[in-house]
Amino acid sequence: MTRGDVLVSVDNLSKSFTGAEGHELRVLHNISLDLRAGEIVALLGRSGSGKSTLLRTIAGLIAPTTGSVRYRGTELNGANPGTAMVFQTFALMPWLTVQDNVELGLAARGIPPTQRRERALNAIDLIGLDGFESAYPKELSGGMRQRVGFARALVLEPDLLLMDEPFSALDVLTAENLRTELMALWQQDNFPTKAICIVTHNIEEAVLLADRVLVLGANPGHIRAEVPIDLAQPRDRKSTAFATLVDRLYALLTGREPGTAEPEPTEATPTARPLPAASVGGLAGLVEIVYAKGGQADLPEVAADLNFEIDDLLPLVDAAAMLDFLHVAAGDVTLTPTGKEFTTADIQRSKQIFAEQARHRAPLVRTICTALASSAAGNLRAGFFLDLLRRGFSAQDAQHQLDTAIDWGRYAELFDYDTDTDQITADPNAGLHPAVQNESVTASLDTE
Ligand SMILES: Nc1ncnc2c1ncn2[C@@H]1O[C@H](COP(=O)(O)OP(=O)(O)OP(=O)(O)O)[C@@H](O)[C@H]1O
Repeated sequence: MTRGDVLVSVDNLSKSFTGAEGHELRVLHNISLDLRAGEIVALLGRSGSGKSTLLRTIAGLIAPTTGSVRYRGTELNGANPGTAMVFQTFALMPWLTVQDNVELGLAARGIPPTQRRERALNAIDLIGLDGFESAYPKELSGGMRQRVGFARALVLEPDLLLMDEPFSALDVLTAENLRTELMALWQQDNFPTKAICIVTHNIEEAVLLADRVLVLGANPGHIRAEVPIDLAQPRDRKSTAFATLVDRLYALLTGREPGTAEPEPTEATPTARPLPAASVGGLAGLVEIVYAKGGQADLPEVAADLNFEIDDLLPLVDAAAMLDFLHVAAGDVTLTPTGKEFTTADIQRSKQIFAEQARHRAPLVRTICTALASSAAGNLRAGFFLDLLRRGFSAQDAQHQLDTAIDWGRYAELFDYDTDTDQITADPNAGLHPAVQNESVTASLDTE
């Protein structure tokens, strides 16, 4: 096998899961890609775009609903024999030493003990764990644990190393150090794998490591774009070429997809336009920063100023765009007149503006307001909305959606939520329901 030969090919792959309410959740749609010897490919996408699911289908841990995954031309029917995985959370066996953790996969493949030992020691040495062979995971720092994660995968000498956000549970310096070491090893002749596929939501990480970045879009996950990263290793984060690629990927992640008819927030359903995972404080902070910068800002620059990863800003940007406080184009954000009024007004007026925008432009907030308005007493059980949301989201995502809507609704003084009674109640001042006065409402309604 030589450089450029196809190791794994994914052909027209789609994947659906059965949601909490028995409904079909479409997670991946019509994915086709090849992974070739000699390359590092990053799968870059926002949370929920199906990156991990795609990686797991490549590993053969999950079967596609339709389409296929081939390894060296043979369609998978179970685990992919040419891959090994490094996990975000290390996934080590706490009761086994470093040496035994690294040997585990070899034992499962029936390799005799002497060979196991020798291969494990080589992998431990390669990844800088020498001297820690008899340590237990709990004795190790996060970075050292992830080294065990790498050694455990590399010892199998897989054609293709799969990595699912391997650095995202580590602190910034440890992550940077481990990335640099990995890249140095990758360039050595004795690196035991032929290709790497890494899942990340971190744009800079993708530009640092990959030869090619596949940008995934969501709902359901699909490949939006492929961006070659034609920079020599080691790469310089401060170079203009690096910044240009970060900007381009950023624009791809935030921009509208050409040819897709994403519904306007004013018309969309809560499942077609999910609420971004942004708190009111976070999105208001971002709007304020853009205002302070004269009403226009380059987001990678804002992220750098704040010492944030750009990706941390994405949900805030999405939320501010959904509420029409900011416009986003090609990685730049511009303050809208509404956004300006929101950020400069006094607190009461700010809340009113937020309420007005959320009520019309945040689909789930709008749905809750409409449902409360048509309820008998201006209150409904939160479980009612959760049931509805579970038709389009997993149980966990449905809960996150509702939590965000409650955060926004509370701030806007549109509705409130009482944990003890599990009731969402129209705010007496919001004018949503005539029955809700400035006194507590006790009646409840079973709408189901
Ligand atoms: N086994 C499962 N059953 C039901 N839904 C699932 C299952 N696995 C994943 N999902 C859903 O599929 C969607 C995509 O999940 P996935 O973890 O692949 O995305 P991701 O892009 O890797 O996101 P993140 O960066 O948050 O891990 C999510 O909405 C998730 O809840």
